[in-house]
Amino acid sequence: MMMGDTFGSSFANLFFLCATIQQIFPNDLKIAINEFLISTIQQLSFFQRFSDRFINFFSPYVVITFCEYEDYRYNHAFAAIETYLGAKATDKAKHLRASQNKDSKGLVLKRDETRVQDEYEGIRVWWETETDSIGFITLKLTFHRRSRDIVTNSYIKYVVEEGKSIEDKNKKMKLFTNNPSSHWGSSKTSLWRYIDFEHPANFDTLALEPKKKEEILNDLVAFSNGKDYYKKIGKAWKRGYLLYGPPGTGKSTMIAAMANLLNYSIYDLELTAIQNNSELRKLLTATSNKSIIVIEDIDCSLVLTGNRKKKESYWTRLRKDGQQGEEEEEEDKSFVTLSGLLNFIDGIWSACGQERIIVFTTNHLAKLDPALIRRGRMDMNIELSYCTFEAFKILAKNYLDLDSHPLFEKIESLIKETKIAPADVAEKLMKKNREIDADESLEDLVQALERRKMIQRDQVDEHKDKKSYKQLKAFRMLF
Ligand SMILES: Nc1ncnc2c1ncn2[C@@H]1O[C@H](COP(=O)(O)OP(=O)(O)OP(=O)(O)O)[C@@H](O)[C@H]1O
Repeated sequence: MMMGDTFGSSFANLFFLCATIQQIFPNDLKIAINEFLISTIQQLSFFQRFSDRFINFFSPYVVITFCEYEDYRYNHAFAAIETYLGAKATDKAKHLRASQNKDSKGLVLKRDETRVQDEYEGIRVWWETETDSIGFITLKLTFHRRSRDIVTNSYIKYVVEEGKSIEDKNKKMKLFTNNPSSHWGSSKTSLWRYIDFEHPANFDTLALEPKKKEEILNDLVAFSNGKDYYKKIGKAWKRGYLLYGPPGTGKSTMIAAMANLLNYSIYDLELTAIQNNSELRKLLTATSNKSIIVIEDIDCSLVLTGNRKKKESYWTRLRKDGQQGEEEEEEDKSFVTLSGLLNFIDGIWSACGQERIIVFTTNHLAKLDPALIRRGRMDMNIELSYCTFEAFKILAKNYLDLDSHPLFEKIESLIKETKIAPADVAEKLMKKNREIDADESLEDLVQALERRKMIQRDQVDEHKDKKSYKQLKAFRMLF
């Protein structure tokens, strides 16, 4: 957004005075005086307001702002500039943040200050970072109007390109989690916080029937290569997967494998940390391209089962009719509803972004609102079920490096008759360490399967007994 010569920032005061100082003092002294003036003037808010108006008129400085979001769309120039300022301008910044990544030997230095000065082809510019009351960030670029051509024609382009190339070089997947909306107002708290995503899961180690695995893999790859296709058919470039199955069957592991396959970041959306649909919308539009948005255990995530108006009772409708409008608005805003979520999946918000995958997980498919699992809404419903022999063989290969073993036959027949999650099988095989050998791990698994088989048989018998007792009781009541 170009603001031209209208210039409302506190920087205006500084630059006006600086213009004179530039001519007189040597470099280091000039910078020190500049910084002193910035902090002094910013503290004098009355003076600042007054002088801003006055100097707006005469100021020789121009400000360009780059907002994190423009019309609810993520501004990709913003990300590139932030990267440039964070990494490239560290040689000019005085406050730096140091960290070390797991795989890197050296320290990573990042700028840790809200103002930074930069130079380009002999001109000097200033960047300032501002965070508004709801956590959105704006970057302000200030420069003398005589540098206008260089800044607008080549400096900004240079910064964005540099930023993008740094991003490409450092591209690391990230795992985002949303900050509670009650914290969004405080300074420096943005909507999402993140850590680097480092998870070893991949489709090779995922214990799943090969045919199903291949189908999912092909679907993901086709999606990620589908830019032109989605454009041609006029649909938003997004795909929805519903992963369902009992605990420990690999739903989270599959999401990690998807992220690793496509090199996408993960946004773990915690619905209990937000209050209403409008906050949900802000969060979703703040996600970046090439990302997987995950809502785990959607059945327990909030008021997601049908708060839609057509399902309201007669008495609720009657009460609302008597309180025209207001209450209806109030209710929509008061919590995250299924319709709020569906709006995003189907509607205009989804078209704001590109290349996004949405994954819902649940342990209880039957508890979900049919509207959510209807075909066309989720592109693929994937069942992750108890361990099959095929899946076991993948785990045995991963954990024990075994392709075959005399106990495999026994395990095959036990697995067919028993319900055991891959997580429980993995746990038995993991026991192997340098001292315990593979035979012992497999024996352990056989015993666990036999115990389960007995327990599950007893449960079936008990269920049958209850059923026949009920039938007998009903029969007696008839006669
Ligand atoms: N299909 C699988 N393939 C490989 N490993 C698996 C599989 N399922 C489970 N595991 C192992 O079990 C652990 C737990 O699995 P995971 O968290 O993915 O299950 P989940 O279905 O997401 O469980 P929940 O429903 O409780 O969240 C994983 O860390 C992984 O080691």
